[in-house]
Amino acid sequence: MKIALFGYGKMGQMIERTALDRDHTIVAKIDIDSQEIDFSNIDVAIDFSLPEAAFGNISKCLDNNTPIISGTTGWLNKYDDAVTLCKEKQGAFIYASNFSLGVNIFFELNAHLSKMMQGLEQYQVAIEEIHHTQKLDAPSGTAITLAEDVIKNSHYNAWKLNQKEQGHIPITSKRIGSTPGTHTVAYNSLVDDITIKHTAHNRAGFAQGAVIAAEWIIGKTGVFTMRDVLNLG
Ligand SMILES: NC(=O)C1=CN([C@@H]2O[C@H](COP(=O)(O)OP(=O)(O)OC[C@H]3O[C@@H](n4cnc5c(N)ncnc54)[C@H](O)[C@@H]3O)[C@@H](O)[C@H]2O)C=CC1
Ligand SMILES: O=C(O)C1=N[C@H](C(=O)O)C[C@H](O)C1
Repeated sequence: MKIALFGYGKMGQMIERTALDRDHTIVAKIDIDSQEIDFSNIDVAIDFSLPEAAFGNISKCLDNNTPIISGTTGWLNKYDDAVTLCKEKQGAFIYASNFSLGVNIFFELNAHLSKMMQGLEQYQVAIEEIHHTQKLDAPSGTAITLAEDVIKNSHYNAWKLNQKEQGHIPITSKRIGSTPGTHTVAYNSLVDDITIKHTAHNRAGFAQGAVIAAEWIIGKTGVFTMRDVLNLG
């Protein structure tokens, strides 16, 4: 598979290593200062860039009939526009706040747990995410996905960053050293706590999931999620 990387930072470089290990070829590394892109030589594009760059990169790929996988977080105010464009162009697009297999299983656990906790109002839910100090966005995309899945199954109707407010799920964001990504969902009551937690040890799981998604999307048309890729139901 001929892959173009949009963003050649920490994730772009990790994805390059993963893709080469799986016998793919990197035909373009597009970063902030890149110029012309030859889309005729690209099978699939993978975007891990910046919040302000992601939508432009995704649009360029869809305009040029190139399937696009995006893991960039912090740009979701434009997600619906990306979906509309993908449908208009009959393209192929996947966004995931987290591509790792472990976190996608954790998402399923979180949704299941939130259904079990429905109506048990003696428990207060709280989400915490910890990442490296270079991370630009807060809360993490993963924490937002976790919160949105709890909201679907509970009396909470929104989330709030680093603040407590009635009816809102508090998300605490911490930036510590080089932490790759740790997410905790806790239900706390006066008598006990129930906690589920995912800890990434490095970035390899994110990169592996993104390359698997790129392999999966070839030949498909539509807007997909990692649930489709991993056949989670
Ligand atoms: N969905 C997932 O599984 C994961 C998502 N991420 C997200 O991926 C994004 C990138 O993360 P990192 O690689 O750690 O960041 P990074 O800062 O190391 O790399 C971002 C790269 O994008 C480049 N860039 C800036 N403008 C660009 C443009 N217009 N087009 C292409 N590239 C451009 C920067 O120069 C930089 O090299 C972040 O939003 C992060 O939250 C990170 C890890 C996993
Ligand atoms: O910026 C990161 O590093 C990560 N970002 C993603 C997010 O915002 O959830 C995924 C992962 O936790 C690492």
